[in-house]
This record gives sequence, structure tokens and C-alpha cells, in this order.
Amino acid sequence: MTASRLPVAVFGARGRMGATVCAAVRAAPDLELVAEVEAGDDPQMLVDAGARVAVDFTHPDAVMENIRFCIGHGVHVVVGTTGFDDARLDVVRRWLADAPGVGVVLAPNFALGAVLMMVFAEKAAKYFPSVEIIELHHPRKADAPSGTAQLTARRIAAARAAAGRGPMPDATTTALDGARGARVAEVPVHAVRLSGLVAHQEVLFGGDGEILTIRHDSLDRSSFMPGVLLAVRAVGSRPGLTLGLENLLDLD
Ligand SMILES: NC(=O)c1ccc[n+]([C@@H]2O[C@H](COP(=O)([O-])OP(=O)(O)OC[C@H]3O[C@@H](n4cnc5c(N)ncnc54)[C@H](O)[C@@H]3O)[C@@H](O)[C@H]2O)c1
Ligand SMILES: O=C(O)C1=N[C@H](C(=O)O)CCC1
Repeated sequence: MTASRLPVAVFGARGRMGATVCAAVRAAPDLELVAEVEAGDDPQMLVDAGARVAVDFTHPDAVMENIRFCIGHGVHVVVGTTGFDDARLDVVRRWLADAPGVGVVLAPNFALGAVLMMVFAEKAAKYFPSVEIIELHHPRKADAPSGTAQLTARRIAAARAAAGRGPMPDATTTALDGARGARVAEVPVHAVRLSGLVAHQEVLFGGDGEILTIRHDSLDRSSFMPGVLLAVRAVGSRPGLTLGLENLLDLD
């Protein structure tokens, strides 16, 4: 007897990430792609198709409505779309409170190496007086700075605060606005957009006579697929909000 496959829908199915996710779901023997939802489609199509999990790689302006719809219809959601702040996360938690048993896994970066980069950066944070982040992405990226850079900065800031580290000693005066990057939780973040890039980030830590650089490069969107499929398979057994792929990995 063949075990039944998990029915999966994809929001943003014709986008750069969505198309890659559709191909990965089609190629997975335990998953079945039952709905490809694009801008302008009625999301009811995924419910009618029997989807148990929906994956969202759309746009920060579209993702909240898609999540609300799925939670309201008892469909678990894997969210890769960026643009989440604490206020948005609270809204998702409120929706989930009215839908016991429904899970949402949300991660700004599903690449294993990027998750490890954030974990290592968090660990290094308390040892260095200075830190800056440079994120580099393809030129059609909608948002800046990236969700990954923002999460990395917040984690570094929290680790510095927990270790009792004060403000960074580095100069901030500039002749031109923006020359020192944007501040995310006091960490300078610099966003590069350049043809030829996919998704890259460097975290630079500076101390007395030494620099530690932690760098991750996604050279192809296939780098995100193992993480996305892991989340698709796990989300149904994780009611509530799971923030970050690291929660699904054994990182001990
Ligand atoms: N978490 C990760 O690992 C990861 C990796 C890559 C990209 N991203 C994020 O994913 C998002 C999408 O990136 P992309 O490069 O694929 O963008 P893209 O512009 O190539 O694709 C987005 C697609 O979503 C569609 N869309 C817009 N509104 C929609 C709606 N309401 N319903 C259904 N479809 C809708 C668009 O028509 C488009 O086809 C961005 O926020 C990006 O930062 C996250
Ligand atoms: O291509 C993008 O857009 C990406 N966005 C994520 C982010 O904003 O952190 C990371 C992966 C690629």
C-alpha cells in the first residue's frame, strides 16, 4: 500500500522562489503539489484542492492576508516572505490563538548555512566591541535591508545586551546621509544590490588587533529548498508560531 502524500499549495508560484519551491515539491516523493496560487487568484482554490500546508514566498504587502486566510481555513503555513516586525508577529500569534492545532513556521532564511551564520554570530557577539553587517542581494529584491540581516542584528544586539556590553566605540559622524548604513537595533547594516548576486551576508566583528568575518553565500535558490521542505513536513506537528529554521534542526 502506498502512503498518501502531503498535499501542498504554493503562494507566489511563478516568482523566483515560488517556482523553485513548486519544482522541489513536485520532485519530493512524499509531497503533492495541489495548488499554485498567484497574485489575483482566489486562495479558496487551495482549500478546494485539499491543501494541508501552504508555502508563501510572495511580497511583504501580500503575505499577511495569505497567512490570515490559511489560518482561518485550518491550513498550516510555511512563510519565507520577509518584512516581519514584532507587531506583525503579534498579529499572527493572535490569529493562531483562535485556531488551535494550526502551525506557522516563519523564517527569513531557509538556507542551512545562513542559519548557522546567525547562530555563530550570536555566539561571537559578546566577545567583540564592534560589529557591522553587510548584506548583498540580487537587484530585484523588494526590501532592504534583508530580513536575514535584520534578524541577525537583533540577535547580536540581544547577545551584547545580555553580556552587559555598552554602545559600540565606532565613529558615526558622516558627511553624507547613509554612509554608515542603517541602524537595526544599533547595529550598522549595509545593503548592496547588484546584478549577478543571489543572497549573501557578511557579519564583521572587530576587536583589538583582530577581525572575525562570518560570511554566507547562497549561490542558487536550490540552497533554500532542504530547509523549506523540512518546514513543510514539520509544520503540521508544530501548532502555534515557530520562528526560525534553527528550531527544526539539531544544532547541539
Ligand atoms: N526565507 C527565505 O529563505 C527566502 C529566500 C528567498 C527569498 N525570500 C523572500 O521571499 C519573498 C519573495 O521573493 P522572490 O525573489 O521569490 O520574489 P518574486 O517577486 O520573484 O516572487 C513573488 C511572487 O509572488 C507573487 N504574488 C504577489 N502577491 C501575491 C499574492 N497575494 N498571492 C499569490 N502570489 C502573489 C508575485 O506575482 C510573484 O510571482 C521576498 O520577501 C524575499 O525576501 C525569502
Ligand atoms: O532573494 C531574497 O529576497 C532573499 N531574501 C531573504 C531576506 O530578505 O533575508 C534572504 C534570502 C534571499
